[in-house]
Amino acid sequence: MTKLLLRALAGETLPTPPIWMMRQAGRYLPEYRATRAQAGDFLSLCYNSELAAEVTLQPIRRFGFDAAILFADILLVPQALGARLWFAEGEGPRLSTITRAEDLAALRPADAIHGRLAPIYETLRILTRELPRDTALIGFAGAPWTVATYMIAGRGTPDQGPAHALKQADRAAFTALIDRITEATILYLSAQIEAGAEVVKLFDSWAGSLKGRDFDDFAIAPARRIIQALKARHPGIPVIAFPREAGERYVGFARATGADCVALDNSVAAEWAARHVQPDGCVQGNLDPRHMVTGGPELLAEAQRITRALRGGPHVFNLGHGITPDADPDNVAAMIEAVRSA
Ligand SMILES: Cc1c2[nH]c(c1CCC(=O)O)Cc1[nH]c(c(CCC(=O)O)c1C)Cc1[nH]c(c(CCC(=O)O)c1C)Cc1[nH]c(c(C)c1CCC(=O)O)C2
Repeated sequence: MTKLLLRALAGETLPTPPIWMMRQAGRYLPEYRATRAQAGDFLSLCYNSELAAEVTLQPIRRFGFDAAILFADILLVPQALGARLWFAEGEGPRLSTITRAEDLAALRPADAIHGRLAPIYETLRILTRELPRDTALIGFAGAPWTVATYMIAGRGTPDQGPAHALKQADRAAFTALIDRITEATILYLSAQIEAGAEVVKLFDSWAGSLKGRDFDDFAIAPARRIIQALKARHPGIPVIAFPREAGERYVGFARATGADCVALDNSVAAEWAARHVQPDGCVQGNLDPRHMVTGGPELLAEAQRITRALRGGPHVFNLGHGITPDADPDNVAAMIEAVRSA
């Protein structure tokens, strides 16, 4: 196995960690903005396999990352299940809402998603041909809770209030929605692997708002179900789980779900993670994305501190969340240099 990312995910402790970045294909890159303009809008870009493959490759050409992540979005699954989806320019995603059992009944069955998602599988097939041979290809999906928060509210929400409210008011409908997304996610990720994804990542961006038993039931249980199903069908494919802002619940998350790697946001210290999370396996993270805007000696010091803190076990270097549109590409190059010389 020569790809560094696959070696780290298999549990190998490496002298230099593999590096990639959440949202590495994005608006901070002028070449991304040009291709997005050519596609027309963000969703058209996601469904244009040639152009989606092109923007996936852009950060690989520019920076030589160790991994490429499929260009798509976690909200394509709700759309494939029959929700209406659009992006309000400068505001973020909007969806038709799920607030009653009838809304749920109107969704398509999980196995009806592939027609709509076929262009995404084609993007992966193009990438398997075009990526440099040392670059690993990552597929992804949103975790059921995070996807449900958008489907219920019809948009991003600061506290996921509408999803918590439905969970309280109509547990049966809420659970049925989580189950439908879970089933669709298993089928979607399996198809991504069949199209060439060598690793898959589950983004649970709002896991941190689930407390106590809710965290067990709606962050851990669906992830475990998805990972078990994927391991049964594709035993060699590693899974990265990202229960963002899980805090203390990062401890034991890999063991509880079967994930090969846990991605850390930047609210936990790398030194703490080395002691409490890394003994269970690979960790990914966790530089604050704000350093990609501010740069300077602080960026270098932080990148090196994280690299050194996690050097005693398997580690994938990454940001704690996605790079922002106001980031400076020169800071990305400086980060990579700092990690590789730490
Ligand atoms: C919650 C979530 C979404 N999408 C995603 C998440 C989970 C990760 C996280 O917490 O950020 C995941 C995602 N979104 C995108 C990717 C592609 C791969 C990558 O480079 O990381 C991935 C892995 C592209 C994107 N997804 C989006 C963009 C920006 C769209 C544009 O070009 O205008 C990109 C590059 C849009 C998007 N998509 C979503 C939101 C809330 C937004 C609007 C916010 C924003 O504009 O940054 C939903």
